[in-house]
Amino acid sequence: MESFGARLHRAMRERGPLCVGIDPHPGLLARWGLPDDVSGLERFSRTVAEAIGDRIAVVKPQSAFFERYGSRGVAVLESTIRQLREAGSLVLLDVKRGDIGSTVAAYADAYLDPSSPLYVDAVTASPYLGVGSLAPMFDTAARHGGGVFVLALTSNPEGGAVQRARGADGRTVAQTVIDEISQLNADAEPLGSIGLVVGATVGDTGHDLSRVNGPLLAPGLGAQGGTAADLRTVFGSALAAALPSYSRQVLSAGPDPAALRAAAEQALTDCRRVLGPEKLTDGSVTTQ
Ligand SMILES: O=c1ccn([C@@H]2O[C@H](COP(=O)(O)O)[C@@H](O)[C@H]2O)c(=O)[nH]1
Repeated sequence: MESFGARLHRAMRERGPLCVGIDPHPGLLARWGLPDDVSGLERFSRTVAEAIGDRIAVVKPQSAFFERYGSRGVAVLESTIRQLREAGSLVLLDVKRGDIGSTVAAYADAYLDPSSPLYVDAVTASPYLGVGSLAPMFDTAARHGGGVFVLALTSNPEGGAVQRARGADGRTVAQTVIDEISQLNADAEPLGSIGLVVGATVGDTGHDLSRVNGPLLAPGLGAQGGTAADLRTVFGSALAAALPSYSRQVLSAGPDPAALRAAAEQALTDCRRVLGPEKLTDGSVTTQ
């Protein structure tokens, strides 16, 4: 099966380098005139999927906002995932899983095995039980053409205390994660399937992202204060691998589907201005 890295590379070329999150916050439901219950969740998610699923490279449902309604919320997540995949976008489930390896294997079955009702193209994962503990996820992803985005430098201000702490060899925790993932992607072409999460808000941290050879998901744009211009500072020479991600900034344009599409297109235009048309690692030029 074609690797996630190859599928993502193509999607970014065809649809542009953008990820839009589906985060049905209670405040957004209210703003859209929807109730804070499963029917509101369903309307919200279906509206976003119908508006942008056929044009955005990656759509990222935030699992927490579905889980807060229990099993019926998870059922809405399942149908949203199906709808997005049918519309042609890659689905990245933001679920930040991590545990001892034998349990990570079960998470891998839940999200990265095509026979699961929650099967998605890629998930986010937490490396704080050790990058090696995520090996079952990497293996399942490789078997089925899936991807994993591992937290490295998160967009929230609290993240630095853990992620920038230094180990005995002088490297930060984040750099250790970056280096281990770089090894996993070493020979992948055109792009590795194991990505990293590096927030658009972190500034110039001095971390070396030059050998990752995988996608760099950049949340924190818009509602958290990050701007497209910040991507240049954060990613430096690794800018070509950035996958900018917006949730609330785009979602707050709803519920009108045309307004949602316009907000997503504006976000893409802003990012392209910084990333440039020659965004892709093989030197090919984006078409949109
Ligand atoms: O470092 C991280 C990792 C994940 N996120 C998630 O992305 C979205 C951001 O939403 P906005 O509305 O664009 O702020 C949300 O689901 C977070 O859980 C992140 O923000 N930072």
